[in-house]
Amino acid sequence: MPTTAVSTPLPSLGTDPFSAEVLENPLPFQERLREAGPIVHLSHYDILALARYESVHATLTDWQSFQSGAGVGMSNFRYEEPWRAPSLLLEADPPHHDAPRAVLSRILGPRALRRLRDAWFADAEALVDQVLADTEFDAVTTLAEAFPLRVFPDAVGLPREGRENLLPYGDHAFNAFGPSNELVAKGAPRVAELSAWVEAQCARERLATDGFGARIWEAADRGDITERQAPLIVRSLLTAGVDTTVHALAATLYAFATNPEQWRRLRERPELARVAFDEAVRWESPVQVFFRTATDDVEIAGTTVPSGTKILMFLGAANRDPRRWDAPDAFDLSRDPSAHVGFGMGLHQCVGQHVARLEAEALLTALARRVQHIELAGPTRRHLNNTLRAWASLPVRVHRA
Ligand code: HEM
Ligand SMILES: CCOc1cccc(C(=O)O)c1
Repeated sequence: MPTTAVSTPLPSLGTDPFSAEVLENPLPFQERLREAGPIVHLSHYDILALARYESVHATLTDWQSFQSGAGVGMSNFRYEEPWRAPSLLLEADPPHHDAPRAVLSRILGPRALRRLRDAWFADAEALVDQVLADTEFDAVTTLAEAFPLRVFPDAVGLPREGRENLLPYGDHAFNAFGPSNELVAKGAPRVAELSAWVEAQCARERLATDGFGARIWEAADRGDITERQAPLIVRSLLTAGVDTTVHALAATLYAFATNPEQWRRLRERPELARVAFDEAVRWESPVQVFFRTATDDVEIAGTTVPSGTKILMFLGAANRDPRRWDAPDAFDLSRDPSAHVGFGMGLHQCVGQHVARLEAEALLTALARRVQHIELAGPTRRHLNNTLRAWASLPVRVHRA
């Protein structure tokens, strides 16, 4: 395991970025990290960290120098066994990455999603009408969790039973990208059972014939991917496709509940729903971090980094870098958030981003039509995760239009 001996002495911070204190409120640490330099040594784990937009963007878009094939978590697959078979997309580099990515890009692309639009908009209206029977409710459980869990498993083609396993499985998968800390230990007792359920859902006979899962198996029939790859690619949808959108929707609702003037803008111009979602993904960055591994001895910001070094990219810190964003801490629908790295950037940029945007557009459009005002109605509670920025509870009060 290479220590991160680098050519020139780097600024170093001793903070544990995966401590409960930092996970509860990462902003002060991220500010210190950006100010310390373009690349910083984190002595707690002996890894290198990038928090400025320029460094994160450069690393995300240079897949040759900064590989995903050794894992995109702290665990280095060059020396350690992965806890599960590596993802054929997230934890793969070209050429192995190419075919699985091409298959999912087509299945999850904007054109393929058009056939889901009307059904998701109708379902969002039905859910919102049901929730608005009350004027006070928890926006996490009733909306941010409920809506993705109503539409996404059906879109994949999952059977009805067992869907309650999706959130805890994804939560563990995202914890597992971090160090083996208390959050990972907390999830460990259920990993075998949850993994067995998820893997069983990836079998062709489990999947409805008209969902994303069936499309993946049809790609194997055509020889675009192999029969062995198909279930692992279905697993990617189940791992990455639920917790991410749940916490991104929660972040969006929190942003509007604490910025009433932005809610007024959305009500005046409901077509801003998609921009609002991307601005919320920039502002809160539900996926906060990912790692890369130096493919060979590589250079970052004038520093030579030895092959095999783990590099931690703080996507959330980059999305609030004042070197890149005016008033970065403001949730502001008038800005163009499209260059944010909340979905990553480059070769591995989120292949499910269009699915997430369609879910958000459906839910926000339904709410904007019916809710004149939304505000917090009590103490909020965070859900801590090594990778995800998440809310456990968002009590809100609404005034119907
Ligand atoms: C707001 C919701 C979401 C966020 C914030 C998010 C974030 C991300 C990020 C940051 C990456 C890049 C990882 C890297 O560079 O190593 C990524 C990749 C990926 N995402 Fe998403 N994601 C979201 C929703 C989804 C959904 C709904 C799906 C599936 C339907 C999905 C499937 C994937 C997959 C399979 C990859 C790996 C792509 C590749 O390596 O080529 N994500 N996502
Ligand atoms: C949201 C980042 O994307 C992910 C996360 C976890 C697993 C996978 C996968 O491909 O299995 C993808």
